[in-house]
Formats: sequence, C-alpha cells, structure tokens
Amino acid sequence: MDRIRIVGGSKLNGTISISGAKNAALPLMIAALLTEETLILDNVPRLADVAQLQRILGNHGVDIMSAGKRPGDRAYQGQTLHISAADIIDTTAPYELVSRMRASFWVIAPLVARMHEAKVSLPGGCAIGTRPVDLLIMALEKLGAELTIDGGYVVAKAPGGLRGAEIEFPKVTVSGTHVALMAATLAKGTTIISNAACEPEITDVADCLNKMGARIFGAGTPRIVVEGVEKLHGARHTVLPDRIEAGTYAMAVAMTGGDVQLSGARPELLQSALDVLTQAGALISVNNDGIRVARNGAGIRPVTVSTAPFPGFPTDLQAQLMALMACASGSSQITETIFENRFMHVQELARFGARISLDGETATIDGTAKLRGAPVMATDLRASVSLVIAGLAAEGETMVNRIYHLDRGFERLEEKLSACGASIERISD
Ligand SMILES: CC(=O)N[C@H]1[C@@H](OP(=O)(O)OP(=O)(O)OC[C@H]2O[C@@H](n3ccc(=O)[nH]c3=O)[C@H](O)[C@@H]2O)O[C@H](CO)[C@@H](O)[C@@H]1O
Ligand SMILES: C=C(OP(=O)(O)O)C(=O)O
Repeated sequence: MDRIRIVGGSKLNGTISISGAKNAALPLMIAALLTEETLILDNVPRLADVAQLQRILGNHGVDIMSAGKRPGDRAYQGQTLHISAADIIDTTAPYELVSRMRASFWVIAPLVARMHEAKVSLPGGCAIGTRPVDLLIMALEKLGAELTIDGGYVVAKAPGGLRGAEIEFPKVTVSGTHVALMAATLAKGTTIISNAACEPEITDVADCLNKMGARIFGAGTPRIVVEGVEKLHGARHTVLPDRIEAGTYAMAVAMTGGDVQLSGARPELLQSALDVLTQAGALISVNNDGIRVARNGAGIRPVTVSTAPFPGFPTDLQAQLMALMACASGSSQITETIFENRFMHVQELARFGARISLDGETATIDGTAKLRGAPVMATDLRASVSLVIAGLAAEGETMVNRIYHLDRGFERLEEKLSACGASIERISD
C-alpha cells in the first residue's frame, strides 16, 4: 500500500495548478446517463473516484473515451471524457462497485428518470457520519417513483415516468439536490426544489444540464425550478476548478509560510475560506490567473469558525484548518455542523504534538509553536490531507499511511507540493 514521506520545515514557493473539481466531475459524469447522445467533459481530474465511476458507468453499458494524455497548454490540464450512454444495458449498480464511493449512488436519479427503473446498492464513501439517503429517497418518491429497500439495494420503479413535484428539503443536502435536479429534468411538468443546496458544484451541473437541453432556473439559489423536457441531447462542458483543492493548498502555504500562486483557482468559490485565512494572518490577493497566498514572518492567528453550507465555511476544509490552527499563537475553536463524525483527524494530529480537545461538535485547539513529525494514518480524504499539511510544517519526518483516501480526491499532490519546494515523496511498497 502506498505511503507518503514528508520531511517538514520547508516553505512553499511557486505555482500550483488547480485541477477540476471532484465533486462536480462525478455528478457531471452521472448526468451523461440522461441522454443517448455523447456528453463531452473537459478538465476532468485524474482521480481514483473518477476511475471508479468510469467502472460503474461501464457496467451500465456506457462507453467512455478518454483523451488528453498529451500535455495541455497548462500544467495538470485535466482529461477530456467522451461519455456515451446510447444503450443502457443494465440498470443495476452493484454493491462491489458502489460501496466504495458516496456519489455513485446518485446514478439512481438518471436511471429512474430515463429507464423508469433502477436498482442501486446503498452507498459507501468517507466514514464521516451515518450519511443516510432518506432525503434522496423522499425526493424521488415526490417525483412519483416507488422505492423499496431490499437486501442492501434501493429499488426504484416509475413505470409511467416521473412527474414534476414540489420538493422541500428539511435540511440542505448536496446529494439530495443533485438527485432531485437530475431526475426532474426528464419528469413531466414542473418541479420546484426548495431549500436547495447552493454549492458551486450544483450550479456547474445545472449549467451542463441546460446545455443538454434541460430547463433549469435558479441553480445556485435555495429555490430551483425545473421544467421537465422529453429528451436531453449531447453537449460539451468544462468542469469548474476544485475549490477544496485550492483551499487546501492555501492552508498549506499559510502553515509553512512562503508565497504560492494557485493558478486557475476562482476566489468567489471559496471566499469564506479566504476570509478565515486572512484573519489567520495569511496574505491573500486575487489576480488574473487565480489566487496568490503568502505568509512571510507574521505568526498564525487563532480563529473561531463553524462549518456551514455554501457560502459558509466548507466542512471539506475543516480538517485542514484544524491542522493550521495547531500552530496558531493562541486558542481556536472549530465547530462542525454538517457531519456528526468528522473529527477523526484529531487523534492523528495529536501525534504531531497538536493540543486539541473535543466537546460535542466543537474542537478547541491550543496552538503550539512547533509540531514534530510522526507516523500517522489517514482515516478519510480531507483528514488525510490535514496530516500532510501538519507534516509539511512539522520538524523531522512524517509518514502518512493509507493514502488511498488521498488519491480519491487530490490529483498528483506530492508532485504539486514538491514543485513548490516541499520534501515529499510517495513510497510504493
Ligand atoms: C461527492 C460530494 O459531492 N460530496 C460532498 C457532498 O456530500 P453529500 O452530498 O453526501 O452531503 P449532503 O450535503 O447530502 O449531506 C449534508 C448533511 O445532510 C445529511 N443527509 C443527507 C442526505 C440524506 O438523505 N439525509 C441526510 O440526513 C447528511 O448526513 C449530512 O449531515 O456534500 C458534503 C457537504 O458539503 C461534502 O462534505 C462532500 O464532499
Ligand atoms: C466527503 C467527501 O467525499 P464523499 O462525499 O465522496 O465521501 C469529500 O469530498 O470530502
């Protein structure tokens, strides 16, 4: 199993190109199931989750052609996928494929909308909470599907097709909004989604669906209106840049000190995180190419932050911020409001000498001047990268084990960081 070895203490200086967003690429690939014509996606990141979803779509009979092995006009330019779901030969998504990744469950929406049936295993994904799918089921039921759970599978049937409906989510859910949106595009009549998630990845998917002939209004706001159409057609779409990857590298620079240009990052996608970094003492500036992050000389200041749905501070940056606050000059508080079990990095950060105590959903971090490198084990995707950030700043050697979590969501992380002066390498046993 691969590991990452880091010798900490170097400042980061240079340029990091931001890849396409995992959390947009996955639903965009799934949206290809809605049409028999080809959907072309540019800037798709090369990630384990993308490869796994290719296998899942392949199992439904989808043909995927990948172009883009040649170097593009900028470093780390993503691949271009030509996805053709002309013939869906199987409407079952089996446990062996779906259990590894949360987003793969979302195939249920286009399958039931277009094929009027689907049988999809309950999902897996990062172990950061119970992560139920009751609201996704509620949304599909409102649209007229009949759903049962049998042997770990959700079986959905809509013999006469889906019908437009009013769907009001009792809490903001990204997965629920993706599923409702995709399913409603092919429903008869109008669907109104209230308390919808406003995450940029939802807007990106809605933009792509509209290019495919859908009629979606209000994506990016809490009220989305979808006028169903009979058919969708092919289109070409570029995956938006990964705001979580950009925020992660910004926190790494704030932690180690230095000066890094995040090329291709879009500040409006992570304003709350940039505000927190500024409070913490990082210098953030926006330019034509993206975002520049620096910290030279000044110490790291403590902050008080709660995670929240977009445009609030993202839960997917909570672990990385906690690593940064481990070296702040004072006491910080971070409250996790989205997932009930997303503090599994706390005990691993303690191995570096971080002083963190937990009280319910709030972590109090008493900053320390120096962390020391240690062997650590990543437990989920963003937790893993928080350990990398701590290792970059810590004195001495850090070995991050179980990095397959990292490979789900960070494209060529060790290459990007070593190009900025970090001493970091992958060890393949
Ligand atoms: C692949 C992808 O895009 N993953 C992201 C997505 O996850 P995901 O889409 O799973 O997250 P949701 O927004 O759906 O979950 C938010 C909250 O709603 C709860 N909930 C959700 C669905 C449901 O049926 N019932 C229910 O109670 C969840 O347990 C959680 O407490 O959004 C999260 C919140 O921004 C991010 O951390 C994940 O990186
Ligand atoms: C939690 C994440 O992914 P998933 O929803 O696929 O588990 C994530 O991207 O941080």
